[in-house]
Amino acid sequence: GENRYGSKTSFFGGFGFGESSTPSKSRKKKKKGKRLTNELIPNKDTNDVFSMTQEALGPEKKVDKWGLPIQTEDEIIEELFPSMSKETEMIPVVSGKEYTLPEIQDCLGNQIDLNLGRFFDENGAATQSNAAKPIQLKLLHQSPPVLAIDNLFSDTECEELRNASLVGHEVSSATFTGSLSTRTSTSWFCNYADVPLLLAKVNQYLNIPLELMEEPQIVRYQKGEEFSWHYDAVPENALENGGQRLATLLVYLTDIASEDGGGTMFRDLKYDSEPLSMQPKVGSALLFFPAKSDGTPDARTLHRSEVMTGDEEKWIIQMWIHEREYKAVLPIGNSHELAGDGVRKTIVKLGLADDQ
Ligand SMILES: O=C(O)CCC(=O)C(=O)O
Ligand SMILES: [Fe+2]
Repeated sequence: GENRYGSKTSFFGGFGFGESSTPSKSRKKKKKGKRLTNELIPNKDTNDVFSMTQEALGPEKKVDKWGLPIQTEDEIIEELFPSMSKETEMIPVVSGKEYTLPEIQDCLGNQIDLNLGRFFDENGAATQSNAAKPIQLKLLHQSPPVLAIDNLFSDTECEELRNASLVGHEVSSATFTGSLSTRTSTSWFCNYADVPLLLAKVNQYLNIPLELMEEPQIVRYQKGEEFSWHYDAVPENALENGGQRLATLLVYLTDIASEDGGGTMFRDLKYDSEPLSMQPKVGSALLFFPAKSDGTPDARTLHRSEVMTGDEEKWIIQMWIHEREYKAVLPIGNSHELAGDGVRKTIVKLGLADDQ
C-alpha cells in the first residue's frame, strides 16, 4: 500500500554552514563557489569519514584571494559526508513484507543486544502493554538496521513527556552553530527523574540499563527549522564519557503530515526505492545504530531532520545509548541514581515488572 513513512526525494535541501546561517538564508543560497573555512575542519588526523584534514581538501583545489579553497556546496557535503562506495553493504527491506521477530533479530546481530524476545512475540507485537493501540515493531531497513516501534507511547504519555521540557535545561540552536551541520531547533536537556516513563519503557522493552542512557533531550522544530545532515556517532576526541553512542532512540511527540516536511531522513538508505524517511507520528519511536556494538561508527546512518514547511510544531524526545556508563552533563545535578525509584515504580505501574 501507501508508504506511510513518507519518503521524499529532495536531497541536500536547506543545507547551510557557519555561524550566521539561518534556514531562510540557507534556502536562498545558490550553488556557487563558497569558502570552506578552517573552523569547519575538525583538528584531527585520522583518516576515517568522521574526521577531516587539510589534505582532504586536495592540493589542486582552486583558492580564493586569501589562499583558502573555493568549493561548491555539493563538494563540501561530499567531503564532510563522503557518499558510500559501491561495495558498501546496503540492504533495504523487501517492499510490502512484514518481518517476523527472528528475521528482525537476524538484522541486529552487530548491534547492542536489545533482547527483543522478552516483550515481543513472533510477529513483533508487544506481549505486555497498557496501551490502547498495539505496540508493534517494524523493520524499515535491514542493513544497516533501522526499526520503528509504533505506539510505544500513548497520546497522553507523549503530552506528559513533552511537559518535561518545562523543567529541562534549554539550549537554543545558537549553541550548535560552528559545527559541521546546521541545527535551528530548540533543545531541552531533561533530568532523568522527570521522564520516568521514557526510561522505564526503554529499560524494559529494549533491555537498556539506565547507566548507559545519555540525558534525554526534547527537541522542538518550528516552521523553517531543521537539523541538516549529520552522524550521531561521537567524535573520537569525545569518547571519555560513556564511549560511543551505540543506539539512537527518537520518540515523536507530535504528528506531522508528510507534505509539511519534518521527516527523519537517511541519505543513503532506501525504502520502496526512495530515501528512507520516517514521518513524525505521535507515540512512535525510531531506533537506529550510529555505531556497531564494538563501537565502530556506521557512516551509513547519515541522517537529517528535514526542513519544516508547515505551521505545526514537531516535537521529539530522544535519547542516545552508550557503550559504557554515561555521566549526565546537564541539567546540573542530573543523575541516573535520582531517577531509580521513579523508574522502578513506573515499571510496576506499567505491568512490565518481572514479578507481576
Ligand atoms: O528530529 C529528527 O528527526 C532527528 C534528530 C536528530 O537526528 C538528532 O537530534 O540527532
Ligand atoms: Fe541525529
